[in-house]
Amino acid sequence: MPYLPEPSFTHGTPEKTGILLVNLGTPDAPTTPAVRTYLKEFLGDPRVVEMPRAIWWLILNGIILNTRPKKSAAKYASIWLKEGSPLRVYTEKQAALLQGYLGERAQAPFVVDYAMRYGNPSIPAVLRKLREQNCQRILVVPMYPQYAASTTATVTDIVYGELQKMRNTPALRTIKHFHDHSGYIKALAGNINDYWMKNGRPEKLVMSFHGLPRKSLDQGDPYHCECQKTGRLLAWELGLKPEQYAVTFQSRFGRAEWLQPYTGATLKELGKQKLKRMDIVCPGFVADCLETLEEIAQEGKETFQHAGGGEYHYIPCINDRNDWMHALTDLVIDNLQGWLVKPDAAELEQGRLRALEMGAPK
Ligand SMILES: C=CC1=C(C)c2cc3[nH]c(cc4nc(cc5[nH]c(cc1n2)c(C)c5CCC(=O)O)C(CCC(=O)O)=C4C)c(C)c3C=C
Ligand SMILES: [Fe+2]
Ligand SMILES: [Fe+2]
Repeated sequence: MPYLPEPSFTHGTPEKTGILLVNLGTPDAPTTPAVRTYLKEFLGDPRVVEMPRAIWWLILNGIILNTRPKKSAAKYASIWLKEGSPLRVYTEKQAALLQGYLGERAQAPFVVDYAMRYGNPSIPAVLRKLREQNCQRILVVPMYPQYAASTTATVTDIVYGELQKMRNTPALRTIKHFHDHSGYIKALAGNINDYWMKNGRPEKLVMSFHGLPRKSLDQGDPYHCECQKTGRLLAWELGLKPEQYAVTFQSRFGRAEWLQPYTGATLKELGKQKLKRMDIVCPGFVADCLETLEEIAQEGKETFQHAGGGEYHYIPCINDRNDWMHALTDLVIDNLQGWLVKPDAAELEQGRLRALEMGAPK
C-alpha cells in the first residue's frame, strides 16, 4: 500500500506537540442535502448502529435518509448561529482558548486544533495540517466526558486508521474519558450555581445525558455507569439530596429499548405532578448543539408544560466558561506529561554546537 506523501522537512525545524479536540460533527448548513450528507456518514458508521450491515443499509438508504434530513434540517435551522452550527462554533472557541491557556503553562512548542468526527473539518484533514506543522507528538482529546464505543472509540478508530497510511507516524496519546475529573465536575457545578444565583432555584434538577441502546450496557459499554457517576458527583458538589435531582437519557433513536429513564417520559411525569419549576442541564455535552438547544431547551419545555408543569429552565452547557477552560487545560497537561517540557531536537543540536565551539571534546 503506498503511503501518504510526507510533508517537506528541513533539518532543524522544531518538533511540535499537536493537541486535537474532537467532537461529534454537524452538517455544513441547516439544509436537507447537507443534513443528508452528514447523517449518511454518521449513521453509516458500524460503531454507531450495531446491526447486520445489509439490513441496516436498506433501512438507512431506503427510509431514514429519505425522511429524517428534511425534519432535522428544520430543527437545525431553529438553532443555527450566524457563525454556523453551535457545536462547531463552540468547539472552535474551545480550541482557540486552549491554545492561549496552555501557552501560559507549557514550555515546548505546541499547536491546538479541532476536528469533527463526521463532517468538517474532518479528522484526516486536520491530522494532515498538524503533520505539515511538524507535530511529531499528538494528543487526541475526544470531547466526550463519558466513554462510549459509539463516540469515543469512533474517534480513535479513524485516527489509528489515518496513522496506518503514514510512513513517518507521530507518537500518539488519546484521552479515554473525564467523567469524574474534579475540574470538569466543578465547572458543571459552577455553571449551575451561577445560573441559580441569577434566576433562583428549582424544585428539581434533571440531568439529561445522551442515550444509547440498552444492549450496549449489557454488552459491557461503561457509558451508563460513567453517566451515573458524573450525576452523583455533580449532585454532591451542588449539595443536592437524592429527591432533588434525577439522571435521565435523551434522544432515543429507533424502536429498541434505550437506557432508562427516558428524559421525555420523566418530563411528562414531572409535568403531571404539577411541579412549579424544574431546571434541566446536559452534563454529558461540553458544547451546546442540536440535542441540547432544540431537543431539550425547546421540545422538552413543550413536553413538561403540556403535561401540566410550571416554569422550565434550560441551563446551557459549559461551552467556553473560564472554569471549564481551566479544567480542560489541566486535563490536557496531565495527559501531556513529558511532552511539554522536552527540549526539541533543534535546541539539543544548537546546544551541542555551542559546546563544540567552546572546546568540548567531539
Ligand atoms: C443510533 C443512533 C445514535 C447513537 C447511538 C448516538 C449516540 C450519541 N450521540 C452523542 C452526541 C450527539 N448526537 C448528536 C446528534 C444526533 N445523534 C443521532 C443518533 C445517535 N446518537 C442523530 C441521528 C443525530 C443527528 C440529529 C438528528 O437527526 O436527530 C449531537 C448533535 C450534533 C449537532 O450537529 O448539533 C451530539 C453532540 C453522544 C454523546 C452519544 C453517545 C453517548
Ligand atoms: Fe447522538
Ligand atoms: Fe435528538
